[in-house]
Amino acid sequence: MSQPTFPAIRMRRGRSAPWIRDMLAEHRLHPSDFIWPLFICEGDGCEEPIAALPGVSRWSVDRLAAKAREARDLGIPCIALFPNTPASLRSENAGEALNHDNLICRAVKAIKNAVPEVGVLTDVALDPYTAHGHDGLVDERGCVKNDETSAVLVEQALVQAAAGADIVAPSDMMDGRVGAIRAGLEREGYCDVSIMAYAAKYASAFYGPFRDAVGSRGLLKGDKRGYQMDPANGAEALREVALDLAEGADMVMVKPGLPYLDVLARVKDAFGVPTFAYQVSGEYAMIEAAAAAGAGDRDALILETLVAFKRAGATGVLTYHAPAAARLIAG
Ligand SMILES: NCC(=O)CCC(=O)O
Ligand SMILES: [Mg+2]
Repeated sequence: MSQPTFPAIRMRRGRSAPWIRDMLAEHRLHPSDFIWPLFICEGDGCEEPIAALPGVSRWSVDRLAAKAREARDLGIPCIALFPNTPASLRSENAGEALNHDNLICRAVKAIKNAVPEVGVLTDVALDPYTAHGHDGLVDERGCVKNDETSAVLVEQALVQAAAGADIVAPSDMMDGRVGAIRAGLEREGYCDVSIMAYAAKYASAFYGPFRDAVGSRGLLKGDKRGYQMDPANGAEALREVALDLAEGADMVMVKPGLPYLDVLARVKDAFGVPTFAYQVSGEYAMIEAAAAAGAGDRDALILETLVAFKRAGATGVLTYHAPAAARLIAG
């Protein structure tokens, strides 16, 4: 069958006025698309601006409830918590990760107490607690031990679930940890706690500002290429996702975001499960730097990058721009 073509078809008709552009839009951003990552610090009444992430701060536990209320009022359904553990509490074996009274547990309790209707996602990985900055326990050669780490991650997830976390999100990239965590949660009666698996997490150069934010940049010995994915690989991400789903992940994530939209689209097409993207700290910093340099309009850059995730198939996006984007959407 011959396709109708010009002049019967003029694509520009659909772009000719705001109302028709609106009407024909295939994707639309909504505040419920966002998960807002928040950094936590020790102290009382503290806000610590993070130089590498202009506009983002660490907040002490007593000030977090206000941030959760802000999320709720903006229509953001869920916040993700990342602790900056004091250096004195970081160790080889990351024991502080299992302390029921550690920074993240106190933060979860404070938020669930004050604003129970906002979802709380906690990060399961050892890098905020290790003296060497790796996501797991290391052997004498500095290599992260898979099965030993996984056993600790199960305990860490249980500690977070006991504090009231709604979603535990293993970001460590150990093999088999999703199944182990799911089994632990079931065994201990946390059958309603969800798992969002950082299924395809790449060894990326875009995480720099995050490591400043959680205080692990100066600590990291070597790099994370022995467990995080090679940026050259796409098909491998599908295997990673298949494994995490088979082990019981409720939702999966691709990380970083924009440089991996192809991976996101392939994952969503192949599995059709709730699929999240993490627009990481380096991406946030790039947008802010571009706007500060006059290279682009900040608001437009924020909204264009976020709708690109939706177009690629994302169910939602973890983004430090969540409150700014929610405000822009609200107009
Ligand atoms: N596990 C969470 C992260 O590693 C975030 C990285 C970033 O925002 O750069
Ligand atoms: Mg995996």
